[in-house]
Amino acid sequence: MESDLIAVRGLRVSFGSDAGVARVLDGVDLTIRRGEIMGLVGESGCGKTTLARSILGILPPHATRIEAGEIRFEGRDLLGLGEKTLASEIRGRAIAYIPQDPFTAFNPVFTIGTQIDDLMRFKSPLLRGGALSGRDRRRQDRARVLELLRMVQLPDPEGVLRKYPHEVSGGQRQRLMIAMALLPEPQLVIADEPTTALDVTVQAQILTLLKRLAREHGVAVLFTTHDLGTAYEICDRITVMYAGQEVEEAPVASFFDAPSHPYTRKLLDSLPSSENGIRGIAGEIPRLIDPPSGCRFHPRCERATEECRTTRPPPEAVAAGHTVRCHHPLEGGA
Ligand SMILES: Nc1ncnc2c1ncn2[C@@H]1O[C@H](COP(=O)(O)OP(=O)(O)OP(=O)(O)O)[C@@H](O)[C@H]1O
Repeated sequence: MESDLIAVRGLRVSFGSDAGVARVLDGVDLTIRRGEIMGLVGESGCGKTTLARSILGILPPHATRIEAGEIRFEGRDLLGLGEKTLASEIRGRAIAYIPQDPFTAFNPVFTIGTQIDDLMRFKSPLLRGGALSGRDRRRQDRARVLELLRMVQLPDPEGVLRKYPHEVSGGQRQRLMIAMALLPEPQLVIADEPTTALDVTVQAQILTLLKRLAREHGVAVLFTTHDLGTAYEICDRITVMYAGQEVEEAPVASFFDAPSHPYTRKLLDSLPSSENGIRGIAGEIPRLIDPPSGCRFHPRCERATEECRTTRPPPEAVAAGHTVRCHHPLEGGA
């Protein structure tokens, strides 16, 4: 579709280990439109980070196999691009990354200013025109850096540039990461659980900021989280993954009001509430070395039939922009 920025289709990724081969992504589809915030939710180990890393082209090379599929970004299949093109044109430029723990993303022995200068030396949008001298480019970039540090509400931006990463707080480091992600003017930012390392009040501030800046800059965001409350706050649409397969994709309102997949329903029911307390989902997350056939959720699903055991359901549209992979979808969320 015209407005699709990225379309992942049929992606299969496996990791080899002494215990066997784990198919960690098993035919995953994901579509992100220009300028939208897409939440990727699911329990720990369902493959969110692996999908994010596949898009960025930073899967661990050892023992990883991309077995099938494509990742179309603005029409180009990223899986067909060489490392040189990915490094110079895509990663950190057209697609930026905000990691879970911003501390490990900084080099402790250089000031923040030096590290931002390095980033701009390679990824500045001004390099694309190529007409500016090095000095003019640096001067204009410095002005843009200070403007973005102000936008992410860092006090004393000039002072921050002189500091070392350990001299600023965790929340400030994550604000810096947001600024650094936006500086190259990307079309897509991948934010992988960007606030898990922060306390709750700072988390809320950072997420509000990320949403506002993404909107202002017209940037799409792939936001991975296991926290549905957070997804509700900031996402336009949500894709749910279960054990390496996507099972449902919906605009945020239909996701919460009328989930179609029994797993989504159970995820929503497992949110703590004063009536229900904390309810888990019965059964166990499958081992990916030896996953269930057909729909991987079938062993935990009361609606499962023989068809679910043998055949993975194709994506079915249940409403505008809302698709589900289930042979026996819920109607009206129940
Ligand atoms: N380098 C690796 N080698 C082998 N297995 C891996 C590797 N990285 C991840 N896995 C396995 O792949 C599966 C998916 O992991 P992934 O980190 O993508 O899940 P996730 O949904 O992001 O989880 P979390 O929310 O805990 O970060 C897990 O079973 C994990 O153990």
